[in-house]
Amino acid sequence: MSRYCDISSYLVVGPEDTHGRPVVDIVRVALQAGITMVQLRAKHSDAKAMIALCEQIAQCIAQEGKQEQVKFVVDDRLDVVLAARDAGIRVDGIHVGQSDIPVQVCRKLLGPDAIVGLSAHTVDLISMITELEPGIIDYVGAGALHPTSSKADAHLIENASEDSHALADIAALCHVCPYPVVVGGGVTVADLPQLAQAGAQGWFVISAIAGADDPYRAASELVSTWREVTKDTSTPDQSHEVSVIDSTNVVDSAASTAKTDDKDTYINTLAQVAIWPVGTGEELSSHVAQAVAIIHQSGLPAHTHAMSTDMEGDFPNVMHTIEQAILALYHAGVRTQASIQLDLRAGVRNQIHEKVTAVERILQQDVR
Ligand SMILES: Cc1ncc(COP(=O)(O)OP(=O)(O)O)c(N)n1
Ligand SMILES: Cc1nc(C(=O)O)sc1CCOP(=O)(O)O
Ligand SMILES: [Mg+2]
Repeated sequence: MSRYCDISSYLVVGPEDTHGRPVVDIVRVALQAGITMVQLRAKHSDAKAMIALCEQIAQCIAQEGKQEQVKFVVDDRLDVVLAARDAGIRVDGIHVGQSDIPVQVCRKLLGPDAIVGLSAHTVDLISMITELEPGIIDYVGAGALHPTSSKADAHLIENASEDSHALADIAALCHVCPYPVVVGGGVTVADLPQLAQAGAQGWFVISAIAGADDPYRAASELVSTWREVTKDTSTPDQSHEVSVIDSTNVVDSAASTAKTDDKDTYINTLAQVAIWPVGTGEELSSHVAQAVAIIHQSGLPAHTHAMSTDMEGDFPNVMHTIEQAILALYHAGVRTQASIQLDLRAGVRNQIHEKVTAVERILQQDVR
């Protein structure tokens, strides 16, 4: 089982959020719509009821054939996670806040393969998180972006009284945070383009899906919008300046040569990257997959081969993505090694395809 979790489209749900509909029905349609992570957050349920809900949700994820892609965690309740696991129910981990059970205890009791998420809503808290020993947490949940009725004690992100300030704070938070950040709190489809630009790795919602009249449709719209806004948006660079890669430049080199507006700043970089763990045994693929997933989520064109992954884009975006991919493994608590080869070349694009095509053309001529 890989420790990697896809936090890009994250449903948080409990019995109090569904307007009387069974939690598992909401989870099922959300999975069918493409959500990538599920959290059971049942503030008013007792342990026994929560364990029963865990069983239904875990079964539903398996029935939908998503056990390998979609991680399932429980909010707050380490006792419930432990009891559910003891009963053979697949719960992948826990999400806790700053005043909940310490993340070190969660990691210790749940083991190295579990997912542990931690909440933070200010840059100060992120600085604290940066001090955490590597391998304790997997992601950071940040909020609230907007006022929300789903969490009585939600703190707005600093400066969140004005949307533009809140987004600047999220960008700062994502910038300093060594872990992927998922943002929630009153999030709707309208927020997704700015969240992607701010560098969030994903969104989490309760009411936008669990409270919707048509949860399948609501989840589909959120999932497809996020895919759309992250498809053409490069991974933000370290300063979080907005930097958009036009998808026509990626697939059509003839068209891209005509594009001159970014010619002074764009540095085409083709990278060959291999990232691997040391001292984890003979089978490396589940660890390697954690790093490769980050590269593929970046939105940059990338191809994975048996020994390495090729990728291409503007220099800062390529380097930022490589850094995040390496840190994904390092923060999972393993010694990490990497080999990186770079080709920075002015005046070209789409070398990831063009270099291969050029060789293939010559080979075909030789055959004739
Ligand atoms: C993904 C995600 N992010 C943040 C939270 C909030 O957790 P917490 O601060 O512990 O608050 P409660 O949810 O327990 O009220 C979350 N649950 N999930
Ligand atoms: C569970 C949770 N945590 C938050 C935080 O700010 O950490 S906001 C929140 C509630 C999110 O629900 P909705 O999408 O209905 O606003
Ligand atoms: Mg909590």
